[in-house]
Amino acid sequence: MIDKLIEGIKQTKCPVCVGLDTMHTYLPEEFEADEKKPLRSIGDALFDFNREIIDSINDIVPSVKVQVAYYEQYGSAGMRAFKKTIAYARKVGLVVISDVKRNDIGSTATAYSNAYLGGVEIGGERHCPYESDFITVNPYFGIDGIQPFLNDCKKYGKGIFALVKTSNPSGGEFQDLKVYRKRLYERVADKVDAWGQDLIGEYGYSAVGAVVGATYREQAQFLREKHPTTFFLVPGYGAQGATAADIAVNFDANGLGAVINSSRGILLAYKKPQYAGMNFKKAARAAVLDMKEDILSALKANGVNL
Ligand SMILES: O=C(O)c1cc(=O)[nH]c(=O)n1[C@@H]1O[C@H](COP(=O)(O)O)[C@@H](O)[C@H]1O
Repeated sequence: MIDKLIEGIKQTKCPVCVGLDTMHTYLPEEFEADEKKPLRSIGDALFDFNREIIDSINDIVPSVKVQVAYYEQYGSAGMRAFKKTIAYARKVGLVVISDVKRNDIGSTATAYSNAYLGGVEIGGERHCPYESDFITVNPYFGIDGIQPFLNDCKKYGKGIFALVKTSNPSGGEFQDLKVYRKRLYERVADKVDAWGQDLIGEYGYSAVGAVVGATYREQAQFLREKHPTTFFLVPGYGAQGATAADIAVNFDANGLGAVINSSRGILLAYKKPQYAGMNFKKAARAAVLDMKEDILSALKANGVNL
């Protein structure tokens, strides 16, 4: 799956992942909730909105990231919208990253992996209710909590992104602690690199990637140089304040090695003055194209062409 993501990036020249972190408060007026069945109608609206966003961007980006928390908050109606969204995005050919940040002891991690990557076998048939191409995982349990995901990556050609250096302001509270002369996030990055060594694809990148927040430029640059086979999922551009210059350090000399996520910056583009007069679909597309230009110019400034 890492090869499909890289091929999509090469083909679109757009290393962008559209974050479908859809909230009812983000929806334009035409998606009004039905007072008699509010959660149910919101669930339907989330999917309808996502489908229209997907239709407006699927020819210009390789991937979407769908953060499950936004759907969980609406209970089963939200999870239905989540399931339909990831199925629809995969159907139209996008690489789907389900942002679920899962992990636990090995037996429980296996159940999580079944839900998103591997599936359960019932009556000789495989059922994977939230089948995704990649998921995000938390590496905090160590290898026995990661192994079930690695097994499914191998068996089903899937991928994972493990949290290494997160984008949030207090991410360093634990991640920057020194552990035998290295920062904890550096030690985690070393492990993620090692876990992925037998899952390296055609382009030299592993299906075991790392989440590296765009808001910590120096650390990202260090990680990019140190881990040439680890592909980065980079959140933090736009709404969290990271610029294209901040994210440019996550790429290799060929303009590969990273996919940049933006969620609110794209979903809410229709509310921004620079896209005034556009409906939410046109504004989302325009925001993606602007983001692409921004990234490609920053890469060019570093002498890199995708
Ligand atoms: O794993 C993630 O995707 C993630 C890790 C991280 O360190 N920071 C981070 O913002 N994210 C996710 O990336 C998305 C960022 O959304 P925006 O700030 O709206 O672009 C959200 O879905 C976050 O949950």
